[in-house]
Amino acid sequence: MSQPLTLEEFEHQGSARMPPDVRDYIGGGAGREQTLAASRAAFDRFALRPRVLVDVRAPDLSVRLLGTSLAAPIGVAPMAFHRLVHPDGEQATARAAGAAGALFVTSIFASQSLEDIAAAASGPLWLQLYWLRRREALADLAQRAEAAGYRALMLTVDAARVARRLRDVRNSFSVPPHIRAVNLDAALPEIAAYGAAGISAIEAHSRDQFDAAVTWRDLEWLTSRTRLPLVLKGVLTAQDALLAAEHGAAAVVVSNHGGRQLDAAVPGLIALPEITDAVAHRIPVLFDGGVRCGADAAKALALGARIVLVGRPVLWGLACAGRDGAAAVLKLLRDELEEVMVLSGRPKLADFGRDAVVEL
Ligand SMILES: Cc1cc2nc3c(=O)[nH]c(=O)nc-3n(C[C@H](O)[C@H](O)[C@H](O)COP(=O)(O)O)c2cc1C
Ligand SMILES: CCCCCCC(=O)C(=O)O
Repeated sequence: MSQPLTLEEFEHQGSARMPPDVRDYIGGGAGREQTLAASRAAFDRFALRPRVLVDVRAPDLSVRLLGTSLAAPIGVAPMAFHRLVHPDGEQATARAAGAAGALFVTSIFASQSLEDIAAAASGPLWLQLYWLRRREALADLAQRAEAAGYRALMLTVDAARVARRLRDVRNSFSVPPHIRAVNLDAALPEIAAYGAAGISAIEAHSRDQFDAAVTWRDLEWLTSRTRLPLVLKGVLTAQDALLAAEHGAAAVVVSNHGGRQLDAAVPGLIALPEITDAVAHRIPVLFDGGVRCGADAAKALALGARIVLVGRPVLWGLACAGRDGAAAVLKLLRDELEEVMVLSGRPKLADFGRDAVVEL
């Protein structure tokens, strides 16, 4: 097979290596997948505005985020169970992120221990959490993350439970018993225990184990149990971004969970300007959802994102060639963004303000 030259080519090659139910779990979205499609289409609503006759010999992609330096404004979004697509799992992906100078966010549903991932990683790590009914498990994970050198916690707030994802329902999707959420082994039943014909085991597990009663008031409980900054992922309105800042969040991630949670939710790129207008002067705003090339990343940066996170493409790369495949995906995205900077006469990330895009 030829070396993929676009993230879409990584999708074709990586997906072809997956069992059909895993391909559907990764590629799919919630409900009618309207948000999944609309979030990609939103990038086509904006075009870049290039400047000319600018010295672009030394484009600078480096950025600081919550006290950490990144070589590029790119991170790997938290995703459960990397071992579904490659036996080297999260360790391989974390190595790939380190090689690219990108942030790596470990999912609470990682298939390797957060300590083993940290031992393999060469770049900055954050740990993502869902609010479980057994909340003491969160305090325990926060302590372990601190001890292992993680630099922030990312609480995902768009998932009171996992959405009804029709592909997973049709496939009776479950996680194979040899792939486990090892960081939760002591706290929760295995996901495979919820497997049954005609249901998604991860949806069933989340209905049982996620805490649907959590509100803004509970955040204090979590922040009181850790010294790590708390980032909220899954914010789609200025109102909630303001509440996040008022409740001490160190950053927010504008995200609709890759179209996997509330179907018909607003595309992140459309929500981004109102949120950056409301809070970017107080806390950094991160973005994810549908970033598939350097120009997509540039559009999100222009609309106020400090960095972009990328999800599925990293798993496609991991499926293609383990660590090297995931690293190739991140390098491609970084190199495409650098080319956008050079050819649009904007050699610094600070050059990507609102004037760098026009809405069509
Ligand atoms: C297979 C898969 C697993 C995911 N698992 C998690 C998770 O454990 N926690 C979380 O906050 N988001 C999770 N997400 C959502 C991603 O963090 C991210 O919001 C989304 O994938 C971004 O969209 P993109 O895939 O188009 O880049 C998952 C996404 C995928 C595709
Ligand atoms: C009960 C397991 C839940 C894993 C959810 C991972 C996720 O967020 C996703 O989008 O899939």
